Amino acid sequence: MAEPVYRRVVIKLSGEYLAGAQSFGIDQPTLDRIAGELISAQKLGAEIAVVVGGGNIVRGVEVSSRGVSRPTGDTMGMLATVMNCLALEAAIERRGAAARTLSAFVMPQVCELYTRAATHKYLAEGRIVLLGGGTGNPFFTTDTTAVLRAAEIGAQAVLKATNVDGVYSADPKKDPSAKRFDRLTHSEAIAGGYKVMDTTAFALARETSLPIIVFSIAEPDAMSAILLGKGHGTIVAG
Ligand SMILES: Nc1ncnc2c1ncn2[C@@H]1O[C@H](COP(=O)(O)OP(=O)(O)OP(=O)(O)O)[C@@H](O)[C@H]1O
Ligand SMILES: O=c1ccn([C@@H]2O[C@H](COP(=O)(O)O)[C@@H](O)[C@H]2O)c(=O)[nH]1
Repeated sequence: MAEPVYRRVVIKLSGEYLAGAQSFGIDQPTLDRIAGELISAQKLGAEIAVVVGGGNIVRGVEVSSRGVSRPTGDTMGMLATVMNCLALEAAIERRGAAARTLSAFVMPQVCELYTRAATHKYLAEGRIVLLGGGTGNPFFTTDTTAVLRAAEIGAQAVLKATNVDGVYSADPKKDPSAKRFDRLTHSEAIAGGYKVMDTTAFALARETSLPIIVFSIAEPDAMSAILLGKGHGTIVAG
């Protein structure tokens, strides 16, 4: 059987994508498909931790423009990511695989607190580990969380599963003439100001020498393809 290129990865899953054709919430068929693809990717022999975004429920900046303070809005956003993790955990377990949600916040009635030790333990047990609550701090994003957690747990890459098939010279949803990059350095991604990920995430990845692969989750079995080194995505690496 083909071997995965990366033994341990953090997958950053777009929250917005989980809404499917809706503008809010979780589209069950989309969630179920992603659960199945995560299980298939894990079966290739990779250890998989997932950081789930919250854009399908709450983004701090949007809430704070309506009168809530930014730190409170961001906390709401981080809690939204925990909800997404719980939904994904249930979808994975319904398919007979094992998953475990860990949160950056203490919430013992809901799930265990994120620690590196707990993450190592559950990955070694063959579970898909879902990392909720972002970094636990306002003013950050789940993209930065994905890079941070990847560096903490010794993952070899961050796979950003999103609704575009790579990094472009401009937002391809707004500019149809935008050009797609096959490969960029972290410094080029920062200098270009490409908004597919925030600068903090790219900068931390550069600092920790972590490759980031941006790919479309809409392509069937894209995660497995990327893990096997065959996928269609933009590689951001030093
Ligand atoms: N230069 C660019 N190249 C590619 N995509 C870009 C670029 N600039 C902006 N984008 C946009 O970045 C978005 C990334 O989407 P994604 O949902 O992953 O973002 P997010 O805000 O990190 O996720 P979440 O929904 O979890 O909050 C895409 O929708 C894409 O249209
Ligand atoms: O470390 C973090 C991570 C996230 N947030 C807040 O959560 C929402 C949802 O995350 P996305 O990355 O946009 O999917 C985000 O808008 C922030 O408000 C945070 O504060 N800290």
